[in-house]
Amino acid sequence: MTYRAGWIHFTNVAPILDSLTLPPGVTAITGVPTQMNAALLSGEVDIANISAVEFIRHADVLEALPDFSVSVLGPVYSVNLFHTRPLDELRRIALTAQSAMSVALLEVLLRERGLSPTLERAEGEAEELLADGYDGVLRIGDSALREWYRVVGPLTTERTMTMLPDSGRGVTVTDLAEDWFRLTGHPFVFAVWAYRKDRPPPPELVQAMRVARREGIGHLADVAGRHAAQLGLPERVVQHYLWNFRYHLEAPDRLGLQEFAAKAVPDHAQLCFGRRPGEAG
Ligand SMILES: C=C(O[C@@H]1C=C(C(=O)O)C=C[C@H]1O)C(=O)O
Repeated sequence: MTYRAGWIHFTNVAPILDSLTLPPGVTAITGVPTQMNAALLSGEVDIANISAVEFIRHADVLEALPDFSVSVLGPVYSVNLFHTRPLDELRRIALTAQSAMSVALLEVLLRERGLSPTLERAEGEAEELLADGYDGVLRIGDSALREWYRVVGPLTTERTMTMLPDSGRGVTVTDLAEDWFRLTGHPFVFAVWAYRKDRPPPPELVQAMRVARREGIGHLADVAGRHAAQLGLPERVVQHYLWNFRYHLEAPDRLGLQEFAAKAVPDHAQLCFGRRPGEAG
């Protein structure tokens, strides 16, 4: 019987997916986070890298691979609130329908500040929506990375990624993962590789993913070079963007995920992770 995978195809998973050879009998589709969340929950696919909040919400039917994540400690560069007035003066924020995780994170961060602006779904470029009457726009993924760089760039010989300002062109960019780090001191887990408890992945697939990740992380400059051209961004930007991710769901990431679950989904069930390789059980 075929085993079906669903991959979010953003550049941040390129170090895992670019070199992945699917074992015989495994097929894959791709899409944006909300599409993969829905595909996994409906049973259209058996495993997917999904918004971590959906894993928390559906921990009764889902389990996560124990050693795969898309996490960061500090800024992520691609989950951004673009805004034209200070955060505590925002009245109307445009959300993207592509994302579940960043919307849940934004809600937590606004609640922690005692803020309650109107949140509406609207697609399009951040700067266009800001010109259209929104005073805040939440964007994720490759286009958010590109827009961030357009606002705060360019890099120069003296100015590296961490030295870039947080505003430009009349727009301020609040990086939600950095805001989370300031609030909690924890990493933020955007995605986990979740599967339906009744459809665990064949071991050959998980092994192939580990091999592909080792290959990708070991050749990050090549991965960055390929994707920089597609994204229309300098290679340095993409390389820094990629090496900044934590792909192994380690103890600090799990702590961050638990902290987020407590704040965002207070009545969540206990999170269920598969066994690490070599772990008894
Ligand atoms: C950091 C990102 O992570 C992604 C963001 C997600 C979301 O917002 O729901 C889901 C999966 C992640 O891979 C990004 O794409 O910018």
